[in-house]
Amino acid sequence: MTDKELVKKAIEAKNNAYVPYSKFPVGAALLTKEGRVYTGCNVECASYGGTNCAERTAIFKAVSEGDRNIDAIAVVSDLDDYTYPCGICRQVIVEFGKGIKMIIAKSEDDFRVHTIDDLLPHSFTPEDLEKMDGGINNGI
Ligand SMILES: O=c1ccn([C@H]2C[C@H](O)[C@@H](CO)O2)c(=O)[nH]1
Repeated sequence: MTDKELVKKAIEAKNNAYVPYSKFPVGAALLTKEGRVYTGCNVECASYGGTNCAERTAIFKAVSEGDRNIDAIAVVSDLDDYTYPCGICRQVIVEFGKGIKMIIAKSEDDFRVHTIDDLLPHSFTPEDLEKMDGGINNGI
């Protein structure tokens, strides 16, 4: 799957965004190293804090289906601009690998490519927990 094809999947996913409060639809599409695609949209909530971003929707769908080997994530909104993931999403994404490719799209023909390590430098990750004596998340 090309970057452009993954962006197209994110644009399609954006159609499902549930955004009665912000009116700011976002779509994401995640490619696994095995070649499977999981899409996501933002899902808002009257309590506001219950809102889930498009990126995390896609990640939680993948992980809950047993797919943790994330290769790339494409993100797009309705803005005529690039929409970068929020801080919470960056932290969740880096959980699954500093090398994950981030495709930040304005359209299917106009996107920027980064790694999540570029977007969240000097991050705190599972490897830091492993540095504790014996590790505190052994066996996970
Ligand atoms: O990268 C982003 C940025 C924002 N949002 C959502 C959260 C909220 O529903 C709306 C406005 O912040 O956009 C995402 O889904 N992904």
